[in-house]
Amino acid sequence: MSSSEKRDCNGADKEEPIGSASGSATAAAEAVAVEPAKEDSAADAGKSSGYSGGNRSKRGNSGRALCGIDLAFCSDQKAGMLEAHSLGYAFVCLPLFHPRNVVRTGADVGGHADQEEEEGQRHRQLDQLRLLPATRPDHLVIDSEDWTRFVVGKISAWIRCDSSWEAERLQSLAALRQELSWAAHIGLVACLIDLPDGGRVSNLARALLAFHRAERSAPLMWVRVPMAAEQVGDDGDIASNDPWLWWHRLCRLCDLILGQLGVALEVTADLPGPAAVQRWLAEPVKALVLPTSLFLTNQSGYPVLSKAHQALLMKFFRLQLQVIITGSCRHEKGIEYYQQYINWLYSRRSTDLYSSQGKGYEDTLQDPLQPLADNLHSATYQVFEMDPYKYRAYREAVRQALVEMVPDSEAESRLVTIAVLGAGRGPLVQECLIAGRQSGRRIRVFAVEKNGNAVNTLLNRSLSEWPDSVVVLPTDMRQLKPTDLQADIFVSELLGSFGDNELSPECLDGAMHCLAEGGVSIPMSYTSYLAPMHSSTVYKEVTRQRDPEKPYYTFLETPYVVNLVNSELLAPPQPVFTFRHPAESAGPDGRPASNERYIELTYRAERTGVLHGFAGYFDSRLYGSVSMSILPEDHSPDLFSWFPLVFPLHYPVPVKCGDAITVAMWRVVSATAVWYEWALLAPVVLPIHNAGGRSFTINLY
Ligand SMILES: C[S@@+](CC[C@H](N)C(=O)[O-])C[C@H]1O[C@@H](n2cnc3c(N)ncnc32)[C@H](O)[C@@H]1O
Repeated sequence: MSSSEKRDCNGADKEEPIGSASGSATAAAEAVAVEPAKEDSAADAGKSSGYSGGNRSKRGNSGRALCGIDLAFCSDQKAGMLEAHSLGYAFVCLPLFHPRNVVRTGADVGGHADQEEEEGQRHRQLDQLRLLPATRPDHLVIDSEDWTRFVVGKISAWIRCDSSWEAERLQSLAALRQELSWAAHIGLVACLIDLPDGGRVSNLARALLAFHRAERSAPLMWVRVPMAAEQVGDDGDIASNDPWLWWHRLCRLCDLILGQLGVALEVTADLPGPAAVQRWLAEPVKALVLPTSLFLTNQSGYPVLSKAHQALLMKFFRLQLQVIITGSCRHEKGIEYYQQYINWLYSRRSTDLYSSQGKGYEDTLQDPLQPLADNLHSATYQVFEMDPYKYRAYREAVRQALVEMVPDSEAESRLVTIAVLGAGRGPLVQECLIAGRQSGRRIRVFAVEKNGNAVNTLLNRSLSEWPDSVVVLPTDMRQLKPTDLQADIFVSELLGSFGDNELSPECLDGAMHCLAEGGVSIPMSYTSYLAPMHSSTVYKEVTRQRDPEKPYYTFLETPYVVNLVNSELLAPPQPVFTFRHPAESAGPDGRPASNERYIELTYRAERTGVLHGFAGYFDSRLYGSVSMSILPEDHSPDLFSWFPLVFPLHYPVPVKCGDAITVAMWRVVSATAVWYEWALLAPVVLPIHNAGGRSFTINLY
């Protein structure tokens, strides 16, 4: 059963990108792609590259673009904003408060003065400042709509909420409150704030929590973090000089307002190793900050990035983020060419069918459908009928089964009975008929379906398209009598993102008495897989599912279908439960003794990160050489019907590279429902999730 059609998203209220006039984040991201001036490759940035500049993205081009600019020194902010916009920048980053409000720090005041004297000086300075307006006069001429749509506010860089100097700490906290309050007052959507080096963030975290508690329309905080500090190794080891760790600490302390925090990741000249980059790809990176000093100059004099930086940007373009150009213009062609280059790069990112079908659903949570208990809608059928791989695979599987089952010599004399179990609106029926023709075998098809509305479509099609070759049986396959049919081949697609989670085993077992001796099932088998997953974004989305009407744990132990983008696996997936049809240890009625399962899996973390849950996948052997897989390393090309199924954890668990991660998983079956229970056993023990099916069950009726 497909999952990409499960469009009743829980996380539908996604943030709009700054600078997008309207429409979804995805639409805005699409809108930034502008045609390159020339089609050559920009791969070799130092030589004459394909990118030659000159393709300015128009202002008013849907008002949506990817790139903003940090206006650090700007005497007239309104004029600066208008000019940036006319040069194609979608938004600007402006300081919120006047530079004269900068409080001199201990180091500025003079390393030799004693502490008391320095504090006295700073107090006197601050007393004087209190008499002046805190904000700039040019703020008065920017109207509310422009603030909201085009401006990211910059919190003063001098603020050090966790300074060890008490006076500086107190003044910083007061100033931060004042600046945030001003940002909310003028209606900013987001503010940029520097994350202090070294990860001393407890007072900053507390101030942010207090502000968000008091302010109903608090802006989002884009926390500016360097991608790497010196000495961060490729193994991603947690060390005090690791900016990711500083960010992670802030997240833990601010757990209650996680949805308000995003990363503005400053790209450094020296890039960290792949593991450290991958770890950032699992964080909610809202913006990449690109200093102009990173740009090289191509032969035509235009700014370009090195190959390594281009490759990095391509990875991050998968996330719905924006780019901020910062620093003075270093290319005489003009500041607009940084933006044009970024847009040009963006237009060259590769997209496949899976990502284009999943657009708009990246990292949003969807409730898994229950096609056994619920009747699917026509639109739902329509979406999964568009999957090119799935139906081709089924057709080939049926063809191979027919050829193996009936020797050429019996092709004319033998009639093969195929039962399509859960026929929906009939696409698998159609594929069976084509497979029959392709194989040169004679077939008749029974289409079994319990959804009365889908049955209508089947009946119509059997009259108009399939006269004489298809019999429609409008019933639950578990209600079939042995006299209704004896099939040589069962064909079904009752699979969920975790293989058996749409109760294919229970449905097929219930119909086994209608499979003739020696008959085969397509699929023959399916296996679920689990992998430990780091995704701050998915965790943030899970916390947003909290429902005051339900127990506090419900949303934390419900599996969600997720198009995983902003995430990384901490170790490769391992097989969980396998089901075969017919079952190996079946009784005389064709049913196995039990469909309950239990397994304990141990992984070795291949990188340092945070464990937020487990990503579930499946693969299936349809018949012979034909299979389907949604495993990341083995994904069937263009198979877009299923997104992974995420099993969250009650708490995020920090994991170090090399740690053992052990999870226990149960599949439990009662008279009325099936459910999963899971528990983390290492590196820490967490409670059994969904014990007794208290939060989530898959209903048998
Ligand atoms: C994922 S859909 C697949 C539909 C169709 N075979 C296709 O590939 O487009 C699963 C179908 O099985 C039907 N179904 C699920 N459980 C069933 C049962 N126990 N008996 C009959 N039909 C069932 C559902 O109503 C749904 O139409």
